[in-house]
Amino acid sequence: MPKELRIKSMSKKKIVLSVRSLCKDYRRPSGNMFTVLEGINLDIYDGEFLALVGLSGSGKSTLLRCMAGLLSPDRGTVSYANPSPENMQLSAFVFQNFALFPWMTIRENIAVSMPKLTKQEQHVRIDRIIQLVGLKGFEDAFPRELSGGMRQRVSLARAMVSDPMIMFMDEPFSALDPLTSESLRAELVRLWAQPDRKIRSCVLVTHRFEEALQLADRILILSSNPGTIFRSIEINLPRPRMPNSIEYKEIEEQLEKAFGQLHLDKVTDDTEYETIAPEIQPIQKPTEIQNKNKTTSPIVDKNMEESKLNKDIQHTKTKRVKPLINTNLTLVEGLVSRLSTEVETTDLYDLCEDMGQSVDQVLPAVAAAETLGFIITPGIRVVLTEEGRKFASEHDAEARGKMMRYAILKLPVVYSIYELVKNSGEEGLEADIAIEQIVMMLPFEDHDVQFQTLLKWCRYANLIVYDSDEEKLFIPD
Ligand SMILES: Nc1ncnc2c1ncn2[C@@H]1O[C@H](COP(=O)(O)OP(=O)(O)OP(=O)(O)O)[C@@H](O)[C@H]1O
Repeated sequence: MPKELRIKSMSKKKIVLSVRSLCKDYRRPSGNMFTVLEGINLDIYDGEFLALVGLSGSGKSTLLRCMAGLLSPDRGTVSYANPSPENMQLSAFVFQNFALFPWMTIRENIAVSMPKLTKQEQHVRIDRIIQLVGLKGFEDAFPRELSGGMRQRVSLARAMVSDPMIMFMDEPFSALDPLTSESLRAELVRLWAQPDRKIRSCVLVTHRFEEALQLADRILILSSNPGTIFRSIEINLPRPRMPNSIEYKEIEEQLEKAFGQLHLDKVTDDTEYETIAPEIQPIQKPTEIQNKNKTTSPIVDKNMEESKLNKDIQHTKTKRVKPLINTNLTLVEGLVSRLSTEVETTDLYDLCEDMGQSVDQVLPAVAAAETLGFIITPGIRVVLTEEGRKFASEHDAEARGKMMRYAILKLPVVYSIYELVKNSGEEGLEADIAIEQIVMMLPFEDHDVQFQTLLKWCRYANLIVYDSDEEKLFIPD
């Protein structure tokens, strides 16, 4: 919904928290600063349940912590409305890992949030909240004596008992098994619907769509690098919500579409990544390599279209470095084969339907196929490139393997590490050096995920092998 309409429809509601032009910077392990959140403007309304979703690393938790006052923004402001009644606590926070004090009983853990009340007042409130979250009989137990679900109930009780104006929750159910998480979510829906509820508003960070769809009045989607508000979706459905209803499905589709766009933008938007491709050396002739190194590379053989690879890699120097997408290459192969059977171009949603999988499952394979140059994604269409078509129609396993190796080696981050491994000869390349190279080339990415994906892809293509005992990378025999 356009921003103006949203403001109009909510304009009669009281604002309890305003965020204006909020920016937050962090320092990377490489020492460079980067902006994680930029120009965030948002209002939270009285009585509203807001969900924040976005790709991993988009800055959801950082924004939540800035709003809750646990972190200070580097620029911009977070302001709370005057509480009413005056002595109302402004906020409370529910953490993903429960964050209970192990040496305190459940009663003592909950009492921590009400330091200003007398023991008698604390007792009354604790009894009420313990009853409400279904922990009666466990008042004097210690956290270690409770299951994960029960510990999170204590954590919820501790946040709710002080009747804060706003409750912030950071992935509160993600450490629980699916069944417990679902039942606790249903419990929260029930608690939220209580007519005498004191907590005015709630902000939830989640990466699970159904959590946002079940709980929120409004979902804000954050884009990444830097995190900005990408889209706002309102949900005017009564609770509990019926996942099979047409209205629910429509909103779910809006959310999936927005998320799909976000994923595709992340892969196709070159402006997101810094140009830091290293000086890439021209690939050497096989004879030179054999003379210099005892190790022979599986990729540099006389069948390789050496000059083409050289040209392609040189070409990438002018482009921005893209991250590797953490997915299995068998899925990418399956996707490309599937697309080659399409007579006309297909869009992402038809593709998911065809494959009987959700957007969440298919997107990483789409993003990886695009990174490898097998497809392009104009808008939400998924179209095979010439390379992709050739790959799909190649039935000889060896030739297909060679094409996959070629596509992977064309990626600057893989190529530069491959060169380092090759030059390290029989000694092998220390994992730390490869990770340093990743941090330098992809400072915005989680370097561990990038390293693991690089190993997975290179093993698949028989480009590099990893000895986990020695923590070294080698060119396979
Ligand atoms: N204290 C910190 N110092 C440096 N970088 C940080 C710090 N905290 C978070 N980051 C980085 O900032 C980015 C945003 O982190 P944040 O945890 O806010 O994202 P998120 O959207 O909540 O991610 P996820 O869904 O994976 O939990 C990530 O790249 C993260 O590595």
